[in-house]
Amino acid sequence: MAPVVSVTGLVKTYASGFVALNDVSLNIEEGEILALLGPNGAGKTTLISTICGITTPSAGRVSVGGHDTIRDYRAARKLIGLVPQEINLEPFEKVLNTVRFSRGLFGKPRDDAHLERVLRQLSLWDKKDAKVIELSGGMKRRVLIAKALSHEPRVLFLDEPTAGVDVELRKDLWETVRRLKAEGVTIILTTHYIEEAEAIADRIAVISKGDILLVEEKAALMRRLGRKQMVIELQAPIDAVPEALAHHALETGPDADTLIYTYDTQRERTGITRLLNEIQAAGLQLRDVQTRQSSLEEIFVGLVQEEERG
Ligand SMILES: Nc1ncnc2c1ncn2[C@@H]1O[C@H](COP(=O)(O)OP(=O)(O)OP(=O)(O)O)[C@@H](O)[C@H]1O
Repeated sequence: MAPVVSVTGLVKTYASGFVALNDVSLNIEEGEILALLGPNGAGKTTLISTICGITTPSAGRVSVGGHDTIRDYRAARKLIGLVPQEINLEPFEKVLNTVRFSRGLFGKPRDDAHLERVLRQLSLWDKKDAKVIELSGGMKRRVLIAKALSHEPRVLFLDEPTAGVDVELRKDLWETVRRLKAEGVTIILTTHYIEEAEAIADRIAVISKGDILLVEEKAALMRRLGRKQMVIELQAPIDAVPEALAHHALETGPDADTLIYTYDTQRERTGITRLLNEIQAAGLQLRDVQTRQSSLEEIFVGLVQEEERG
C-alpha cells in the first residue's frame, strides 16, 4: 500500500541561512501513530509545517494521499488536520462557531451532526456556546483539536498537543488519539513527554539538528536498543564487589547493599544463571531480585547524545 504521507529529500533553509531540515525522507503509513521525538530546535515543527504546506521547502517533495503539497496544494491540504503548538484562537468567538468556521474554510458543506460528535468526543459540547476567552488552557487546546478535526481529515498532525495539559486531560487526549486511530485516521505527533510516545505510538522517529536519526517500530526499537537491568538486593551491605565477581562488570547501588547487573536481552546468553551461582559461591546472601527494562527515554537520550558527540 502506498504511504499516506511521503517525504523525499526535504531540505529547509530559513532566510537567515539556517538549515532546519537536512535531506529528510520519511514515509508514513495509513492508520499509524507516529511520534516525532527530538530536542528543542531539532526541526520537528519545521517538518510538520512543511508537510502541511505552511512552510515552503527549499528542496525535496512531499505528497499527502498522493497529492503533491505544492502543485496540488488544495487537495493535499484538505486531507490534513493540524493542531498547532501555539494557541491561536479568536478570543471572543463562541466555541461551536469557531469550529464551524474552520470546516467552512476547507469548502466542506455544513454538518452540525459531525461537529457535535467531535465536540462531545473532546468533552466540549457543554462549552459550545462559551466564548474562547472563558475557557481554561486545556479546553482551548481541545478546541484546537476540534478545529483540526472539523473537516474530517485523514491525517492529523499534533504539535505538542499535551504541553501544559494536566495529567488527567493528557490521558483523555491519548484516548481521543486512540479512538481516531481506530476510525482510520493517521496521526503524527510531536512531544517532549517520552512516556506519551511510549504509551501510544506505533512507530518512533527521532530527529536531531534537522536529521532523522531513526524511524522504527516502537516495540522493535525498545527490543533493539533496550537493555535490562537486574537489581540484586543483598542481606547485608558489602565494602566492595568480591574479586570472584569482578568479570561481570557489576555496579553497586547507593547503599552498597545492591548489585546492579546490566544485560542485553538480544544475546543468546544473558549470564544471569552463572552470575547468581557465583554470587552464592562468593558467600553473599540474597534478599530480593528485580529486573527492569530501560525506558524509551533512556534510549532517546543516548541517541541524541551520540549525535551531539558526532
Ligand atoms: N522562521 C524561522 N527563521 C529562522 N530560523 C527558524 C525559523 N523557524 C525555526 N527556525 C529555527 O529552526 C530550528 C528548528 O526549529 P523548530 O521549531 O522546527 O524546532 P522544534 O524541533 O519544533 O523545537 P521545539 O521542540 O523547541 O518546538 C531552530 O533552530 C529554530 O531556531
